[in-house]
Amino acid sequence: MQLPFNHFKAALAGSGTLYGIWAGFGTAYAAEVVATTGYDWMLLDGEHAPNSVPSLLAQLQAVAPYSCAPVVRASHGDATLIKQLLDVGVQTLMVPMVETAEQAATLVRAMRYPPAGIRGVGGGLVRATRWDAVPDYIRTAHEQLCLIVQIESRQGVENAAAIAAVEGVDAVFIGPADLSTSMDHAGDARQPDVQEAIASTIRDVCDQGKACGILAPDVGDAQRYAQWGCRFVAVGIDISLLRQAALHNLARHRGEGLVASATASSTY
Ligand SMILES: O=C(O)C(=O)C[C@H](O)[C@@H](O)CO
Repeated sequence: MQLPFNHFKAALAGSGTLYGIWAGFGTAYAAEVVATTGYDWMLLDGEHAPNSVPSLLAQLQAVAPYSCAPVVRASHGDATLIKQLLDVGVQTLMVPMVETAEQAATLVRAMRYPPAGIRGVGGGLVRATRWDAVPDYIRTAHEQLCLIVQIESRQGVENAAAIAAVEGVDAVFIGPADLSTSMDHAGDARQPDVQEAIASTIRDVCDQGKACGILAPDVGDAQRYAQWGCRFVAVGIDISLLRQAALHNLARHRGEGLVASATASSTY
């Protein structure tokens, strides 16, 4: 069989906004529900959601029949963890808190086999090769792998151009909650200096010919970031959407207005 084609990686080179949704339940069943709703991509969160390599594998299998492209966020940039995630079939990998070009280059090497990198060979043992059904996997795997590094600190913003310029970095994703917190604004990304940091990062990434993405559940924020050049925008978080829908439903049946604090969040 053919190496699975990475539609998300290919779409990054196109035009228009790719709308994504954050999947935080950590179960295959919830991920499959989300995958049926028409978003272009979904983020399976291994950093803040209760996930493990086996739970991410189950979610990849559950969403495989649908057109919603899975992006898996690792908890951190450890080479052994990256090897395990690639082996279970992750093709688009996001790594949080990348602050230097050197860190980004190390991540690229973790995703490539020698001599270009340090990835170990899983061969017929792993789903990535479809248990050896994919011919020449070792030589061709990198063509369908996509690396997204997250910029979400002052240092990352300062080094955005150098990080995006690294060969093998396909895209940069801005984390507004962590970035604003690192700038002493505790999750409030609308502060003017955070907005300037976001704008400059998008500019620097686009100038390197790489795609930029961001999390922006608010419609106005999402539209502004898309106008500034973001190609892929996560516009919702499944857990928050469920909670908001539950609150609205209860208030509707009780004939009450929503209490502002019931839906407010310091981040999203
Ligand atoms: O810093 C951010 O924003 C992100 O990286 C996304 C958050 O981790 C996400 O969990 C929403 O709060």
